Amino acid sequence: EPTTSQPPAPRRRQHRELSGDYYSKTCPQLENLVGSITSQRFKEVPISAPATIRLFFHDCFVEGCDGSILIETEKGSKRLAERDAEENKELREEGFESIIKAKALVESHCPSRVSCSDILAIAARDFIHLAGGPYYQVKKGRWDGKRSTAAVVPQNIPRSNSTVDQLIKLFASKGLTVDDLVVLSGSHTIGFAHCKSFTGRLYDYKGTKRPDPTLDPRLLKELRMSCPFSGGSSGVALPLDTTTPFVFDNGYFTGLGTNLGLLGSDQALFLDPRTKPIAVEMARDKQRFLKAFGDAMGKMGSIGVKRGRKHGEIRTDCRVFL
Ligand code: HEM
Ligand SMILES: [Ca+2]
Ligand SMILES: [Ca+2]
Repeated sequence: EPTTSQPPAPRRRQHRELSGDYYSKTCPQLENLVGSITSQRFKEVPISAPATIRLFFHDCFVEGCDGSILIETEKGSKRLAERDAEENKELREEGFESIIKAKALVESHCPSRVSCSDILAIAARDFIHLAGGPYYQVKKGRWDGKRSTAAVVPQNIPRSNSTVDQLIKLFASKGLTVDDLVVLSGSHTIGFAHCKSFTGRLYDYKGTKRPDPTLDPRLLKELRMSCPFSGGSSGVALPLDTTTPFVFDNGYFTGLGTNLGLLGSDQALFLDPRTKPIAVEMARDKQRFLKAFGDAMGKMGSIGVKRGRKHGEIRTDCRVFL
């Protein structure tokens, strides 16, 4: 018994801290289980890679990395869940399916132990690595959130015509730096964008009735053929990194250097004095990019994490609250 009047400091676990060995007792084979699904999906449905990486980004930026993006709107309800927000309409089904499959396998071995948000974080890392990107340790211990509301999505997800100023502010509001913004945008080294995400640049840039002058003229011609001013197919999607759309390399950044950025927000990073030096460095040094990317994903993966029953839950079906 302490004899002083001071009570002993409570030995409470660090609350928001994630850890590498979080499931070492409750689900030691977790990463292998998820890994068996991601490697199979990468072989059979390779588009699952960009789909899942983007899914993780859209999860973390709205209510933190808590699996809120995975919730489905209740049948007949007017209160739309996040995934039904306009900003999330182009999130591919293949990403959601990958997480559902991984969760099913994990539940069969470690029932009600592992959060959907941790599975999403691990799967995103796996797909980055499978596509040629870095392998980094994923810290775990996220709990799934208890809210998913479409109405809060717009102010938290960047748009393809956001200015660098807006991007910097949004990322800063998530605790991410200008370096993180540029490095994480390097995710656009794989995957595709639908015409509507960039047609503004092709026909009527900022109300000028002319194309974006910072878009390479040859690429402009090709993009206009695939994405006509009107009457085009809404299903058409074109590579964000025209050089190597399936390989996780620094091709996105070298492309920006020759005006091959597909989205306005991408090319803008190469035009603003605050972001250009970082993009130039990433274009110059692929290894440096891959290392920086792994580190930045760790930061993004710890945005707004929840711990404990007050704010969180461990879902059994990632699509519905407990
Ligand atoms: C910096 C601000 C960002 C903006 C404005 C932005 C915007 C977009 C847009 C408009 C698309 C294409 C959607 C479509 O038309 O189908 C897209 C795709 C994608 N984004 Fe971003 N994004 C940003 C940052 C990020 C970050 C930080 C990540 C991941 C860490 C990411 C990962 C991806 C991936 C992988 C795709 C391809 C998806 C697919 O092919 O299914 N993006 N992004
Ligand atoms: Ca979330
Ligand atoms: Ca690439």
